[in-house]
Parts: sequence; structure tokens; C-alpha cells
Amino acid sequence: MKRARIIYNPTSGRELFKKQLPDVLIKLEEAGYETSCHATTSAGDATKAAEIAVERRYELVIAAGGDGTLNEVVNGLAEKEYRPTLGLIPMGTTNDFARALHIPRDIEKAVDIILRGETIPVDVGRMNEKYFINIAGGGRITELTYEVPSKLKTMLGQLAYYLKGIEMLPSFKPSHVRIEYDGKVYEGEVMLFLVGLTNSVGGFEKLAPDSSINDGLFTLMFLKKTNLAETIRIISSALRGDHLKDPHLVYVKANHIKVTANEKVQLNLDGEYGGLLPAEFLNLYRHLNVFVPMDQLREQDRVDRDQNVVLKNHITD
Ligand SMILES: Nc1ncnc2c1ncn2[C@@H]1O[C@H](COP(=O)(O)OP(=O)(O)OP(=O)(O)O)[C@@H](O)[C@H]1O
Repeated sequence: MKRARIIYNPTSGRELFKKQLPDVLIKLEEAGYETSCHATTSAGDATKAAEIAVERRYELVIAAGGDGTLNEVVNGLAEKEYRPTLGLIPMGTTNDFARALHIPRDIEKAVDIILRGETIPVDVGRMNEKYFINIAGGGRITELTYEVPSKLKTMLGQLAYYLKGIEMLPSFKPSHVRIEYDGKVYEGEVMLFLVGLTNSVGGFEKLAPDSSINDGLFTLMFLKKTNLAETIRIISSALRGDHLKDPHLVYVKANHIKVTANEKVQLNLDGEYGGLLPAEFLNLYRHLNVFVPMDQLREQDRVDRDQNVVLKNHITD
């Protein structure tokens, strides 16, 4: 019998998962998964739980939570030789990664996608000693994600980020950085830099429209020094997807990126605090297998189906 481990954050988003947990367990058991679960108790706990799931050779690990919980689970899996297939139940406020994979926020429908059994290998980012699955970045603007109080997020959802963003905009200052990417170098003042694996960041789905989840490349973006009016204009054009030709923005693909600075610049990994520069980013090609609704994926995110069939058989054996 296959075994599944659910790792869930009871405080994610609007805190609704716990109530539906019995139904989720029944569904998985009926589909032939012997299922157990772990409720996280604090920051870092989901990483430990995922490491234990690897040690115990679970076939499937389901991360039920927001991007922070998912990031922790990925950090527990990414370094291991044996990596269980990953299922997602998006319970957070923004759920960028799940959004990029078209996994719905409805718990039952998300479980159905896991039970359908279609998987895809996705790239994982490594920054220094840590891993990310959606986006890393640095600069004052990225500090926004951890300045939004958890209570406010529970009450207002994504609106909380926008409110906080408006409040913080005037205080965004540039940082002087050196960015090396695949043999090229930029040195100068930037408002922020982003290293993305998917097209979805903070609900901006048009930020990196040509990104693919499994091409082995990051989308590297950095915004050169701008004044407040220009920053507002570029953010609103990014919402429409009109930012790519903006002369203040550099938008390239790269597999290996190094960013250094002579000042303190905070880093962000999948929406959580990620330490300070310097940072070295490496794209780990097709490193984790994730359950997805294959028919919903964009053409550029689908991999050759033959390879996928192999992976699917591997887990159902
Ligand atoms: N029992 C707990 N109590 C408080 N915090 C927890 C608990 N378990 C985990 N956490 C922390 O909560 C952080 C945020 O959780 P998560 O990302 O799941 O939800 P969210 O913040 O609502 O969603 P999003 O990241 O999509 O905005 C996690 O990174 C984790 O460190």
C-alpha cells in the first residue's frame, strides 16, 4: 500500500484546513493511500516533518498551507537523494506556486488532482544553503512580504499586501549591488531584484509571462533606481504585463546568478525572510515531482508526456 504524509500549517490563510481534514483523510484512504498527518507548530517545523517523511520513505508528501509552508517542505526534501512526490493543498493567502500550477484553492478539488496521479518534474532554486520553489529576491520592496502581520492576512487575505505596499512605497530606497548572471555583469543601484521559477509572484501573474517551471532557467529581473512616481507607474504596468519593455527593467533568463553588495540587503525566499546578501542562485533542473492538473497547464510548462508516464508508473507501482 502507498503511504502519504500530510504536513499542514493550522494557521495558514483563513485557518480552514483542520475542519476538513477528516474528509481529506477519507478520500486519500479510499484511493488506497495509508495516510497520516503532521500539524506544524512553529517556523521550521514543516522542514523537519518533511525530512522525517523522507527517512520513513513515504511515497507522497502533501503540503497543506501557504507558500511559506510549501517552502519549508521543499527545504526538507530538496537535499535528499530519495524525494517523495509532492502534492499541494493551497491554504495560504497568495499561494503563488499553486496558482502557477493551476491547483485550485478548493480543498476537495486539490485532493482530486493528487488522486488523478498526473505528475510533472519542476525546477527548484537553491540560494546559498536554502531552497525555493517559486521566487527569491532582494531589496526594500521585497521586505513587504514579512511586514504584513499574520492577523491582518487572516482577515483581509491578499488585500493586506496591497495595503501594506501602499503604506511602504515612499520608503523604498535603492541598494547598490553587483549582479553576475551566466557570465554577464551589472553593477549599480536597484530597487529590487527577483529570481523567479514560475510566472506567478504575489498574485502578479503577468510578471514573468514566458517562464517555464521546468526549463532549468530562472527569470532574472531587476528594477534600476527609479523615483516614487516611476515606481508606481512600473508596478501598475507590471499588473497588466506591460513592464517588459520598460527601460528601467532588466529581464533575462539565467541558470546561475550571483548577487553581492557592500551594504546590508535583505533577501526573501518564497515570501519569507531569507537572510542577507551575498547570494548565489543555482537552478536545479526538474528536481521535484509534483501532482498537477495536466490539462490546465500552459504549453510551455508541460514536459514530454512519455517521461511523465514513467514518473507516474513509478509511484503507482
Ligand atoms: N503552528 C504555527 N503557528 C504559527 N506559525 C506557524 C505555525 N506553523 C507554521 N508556522 C509558520 O507560518 C508561516 C506562514 O505560513 P503559510 O505560508 O503556510 O501561510 P500564510 O502566511 O497564510 O500564507 P502565504 O505564505 O501564502 O501568505 C510558515 O512559514 C511557518 O514558519
